[in-house]
This record gives sequence, C-alpha cells and structure tokens, in this order.
Amino acid sequence: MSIYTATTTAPVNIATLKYWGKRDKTLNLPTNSSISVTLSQDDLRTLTSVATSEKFNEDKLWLNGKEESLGSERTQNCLKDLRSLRKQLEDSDSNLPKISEFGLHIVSENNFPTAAGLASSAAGFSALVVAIAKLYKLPQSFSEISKIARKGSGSACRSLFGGYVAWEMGSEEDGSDSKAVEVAPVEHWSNIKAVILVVSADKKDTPSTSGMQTTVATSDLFQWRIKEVVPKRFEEMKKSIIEKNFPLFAELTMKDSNSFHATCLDSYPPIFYLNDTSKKIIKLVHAINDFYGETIAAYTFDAGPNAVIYYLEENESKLFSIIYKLFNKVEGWSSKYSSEQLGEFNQEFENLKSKIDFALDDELYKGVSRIILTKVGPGPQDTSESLIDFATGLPK
Ligand SMILES: Nc1ncnc2c1ncn2[C@@H]1O[C@H](COP(=O)(O)OP(=O)(O)OP(=O)(O)O)[C@@H](O)[C@H]1O
Ligand SMILES: C[C@@](O)(CCOP(=O)(O)OP(=O)(O)O)CC(=O)O
Repeated sequence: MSIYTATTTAPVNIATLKYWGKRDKTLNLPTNSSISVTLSQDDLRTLTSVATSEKFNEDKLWLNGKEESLGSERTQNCLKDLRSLRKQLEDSDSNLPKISEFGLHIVSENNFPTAAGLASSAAGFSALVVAIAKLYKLPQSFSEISKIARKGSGSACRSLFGGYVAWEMGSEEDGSDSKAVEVAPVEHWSNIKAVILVVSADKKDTPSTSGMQTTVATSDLFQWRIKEVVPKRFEEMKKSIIEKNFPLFAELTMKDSNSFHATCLDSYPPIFYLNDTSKKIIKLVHAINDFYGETIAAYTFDAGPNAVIYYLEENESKLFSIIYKLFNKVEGWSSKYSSEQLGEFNQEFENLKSKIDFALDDELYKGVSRIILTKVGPGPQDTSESLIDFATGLPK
C-alpha cells in the first residue's frame, strides 16, 4: 500500500494586542484585529506528522501519545476546507492521486503543557493545517492557509508566520478577508526576548471561547474597546514594530493586556483570569521600569494567570538582576544559563541593592511553578523527524 506522509513544526504565539470577541462563532471571525509575537520553537513547539492512504478508512488523531477525538466541529471544518482545496487540484490534473478521499492519520506532540494557557491550541491547529497542506501539496499562500487554521482556533492563524504577525479582522461575512499577515519577520527585530512565568499549569476555569462570548454579550466596556481603542492601537503597534520602538511597543502591549482583562472583569458574571501572583508581577514590572527610568519590560497575560514579559536582549542584565533575585528558586534558569552567568545576575543585584526603592516580595516565587526563557522566533518549519511509522501509517 502507498502511504503519503508529511511533517511540520509550528510555534506558539503570544498576542501583544489581544483577540477577544467573535462576530461569527462558526467561522471564528473576530470583533477586532490583533497582533502577536511568534515565540522560538527551541522552547515551545508542536510537532505534527500526517499520513494518508487508501487503506485508512477514517480520520484519527493521536495527541501527546493518546488517541483523541477528531469530532469537534472546528477540527472538522479545517479538514473539510483542506480536502476541498486538494479536490480542486485533483479535478484539474487527473494524474494526481485522489488522496482527498482517503482517511487521515494525524500524530502530534507538544513539548510543553497542553491547555494550560500557553497557547497550545494556536501551535496545535497551525501545525495540523500546515502539515495537511504540505501532504496535499496545496499551492495557496500561508495567508490563505491561515484562514483554515483560524477556523480551528482564532489565534492559530497567527502561528502560520514567524516574527511579528497581524490578524486582520476583515469585513466580509464569509471570512474571506480575515487572515494573518506578517508585520515584520524575525530578522527585522530579532533581539526581543520573553520570560514566561508559569503561574499555574492547571487547566483554566473559563475557556477562551465561552469567556469571549460572555464578554461580547454583556460588557459595555468591550464596545468601547473594539470601536475606539483597538483600531488606533493596531496601527500604533504595527508602527512601533516597524520602527523598533521598544518603549512604545511595551506600553501599548501592557495597556492592551490591561484593557482585555478589564473587559473580562466588566463581563457579567465577571471573568477573572489574573490571580494575586499575576497582579504582583504587574506591579513588579512597573516598579522595575520606574526604577530604571525607562520602559525595559512589558507584561502581557492571556486567558489565564501566566505572565509573559517581553524585553530587549540588551536590557537582560538590568531586568534579570531583579527577576532572578526574586525567582531564583523556580525551575527553568539552568537550561539557558551557566552558574557563572547566574552569579553575574546576583552580582548585579548586589550592586543595585542599596538603590532599590520598592519592596521586593521574597514570597512571590511561591506562586510561580516554572520559568520559560525564550525569544521571538520563526514560523512553521520543515523537519526530517516524523512521528509516524512509514510502514504502517501508525504512531511510532
Ligand atoms: N498539537 C495539537 N494538535 C491538535 N490539537 C491540539 C494540539 N495541542 C492542543 N490542541 C487542542 O487545543 C486544546 C487546548 O486549547 P485551550 O485553548 O484550552 O488551551 P491553550 O491553547 O493551551 O490555552 P490558551 O488558548 O488560553 O492560550 C486541546 O484540548 C486540543 O484540542
Ligand atoms: C486571550 C487570547 O489568548 C485569546 C485567544 O483565544 P483562542 O484563539 O484560544 O480562542 P478561539 O478562537 O475560541 O479558539 C488572546 C489572543 O491570543 O489574541
């Protein structure tokens, strides 16, 4: 039997201008445009292999070693769109094998916690769609393909690109203009780094999908956000990226995280994603920026309590002299830094200590379970790895 296979990796993206609210639930069309930074796959990555053969009579998914249902309407919509694009190719060239009619085997692994507010659905749907597009040899651009990933999970469309990415909300009812585009590639501004403080690795209380439905239906503040705040901020943030203006980019990022969480609180019943640790981290970042007299760090929080702090590589020792002091007991530092480098952060802190004019909470680390040190990175990558046994078409 012939087995056709393809594999891709895909990254996580963390929005700096948040998507929150749908104008069409089935097509996953948003009420506002959004912007994100794609994170390096050295640290957070989905690997997805797909196989198809005339012998496979159903679609199957194995996620992190366990067979899972492919029954969700969103996944079905992605598979339907991909098959229909393949069918168009097959109809126009009778020499092509009619693989659009065969079952698909999808095997995927995330190298980080799934459904823990670390955007696994974004990397997951992006990888799924890209792997099948490769398998089907689809000629469409990644922006076109991003519309299919969008139907799986809105934020997934942005994981089709590396660097700095915009999801243009579009205005068409059928969603044909609601797609991801590159604002700037990773090389344009490659010295942006991120430290993720994993505040809780548990499953979250209110899933994004239902949370945003409640906000759209009940929050007055949300109407102001989508009409008055985001359209202007979208243009300003793109400009800050093009001009590599970190203080402006950082300020807009923090304001937008706060605006999004304010609309959550303004929902009825209210939705709380930030916990006390998250709020203390927000205060800490402001205290650090005030202390240095410049905006060197920007926090942002998705639909959960985990903090993502963006900063420029050149400011790392300024930031880490304080952050390492507070979180050195948390796991994650030694994967990136030698004990000598960590010692330098300690030394920096000793030099600063007498000047620090804000309270350092030496219990704060207790609310953080893990630190992930990463940076801006590229989009989906080809790889010679495969999770599928070429002889059987089953997971290895
Ligand atoms: N590698 C993958 N392949 C296919 N689907 C995946 C993959 N990883 C995650 N998913 C899907 O995404 C779901 C998790 O999405 P969910 O929105 O709950 O969490 P998250 O994306 O980690 O968090 P958040 O969206 O708040 O950042 C999983 O239950 C699964 O259905
Ligand atoms: C707060 C966010 O992370 C919300 C992401 O929501 P999802 O993309 O997970 O929602 P669905 O489209 O319903 O799957 C902001 C963002 O990533 O822009």
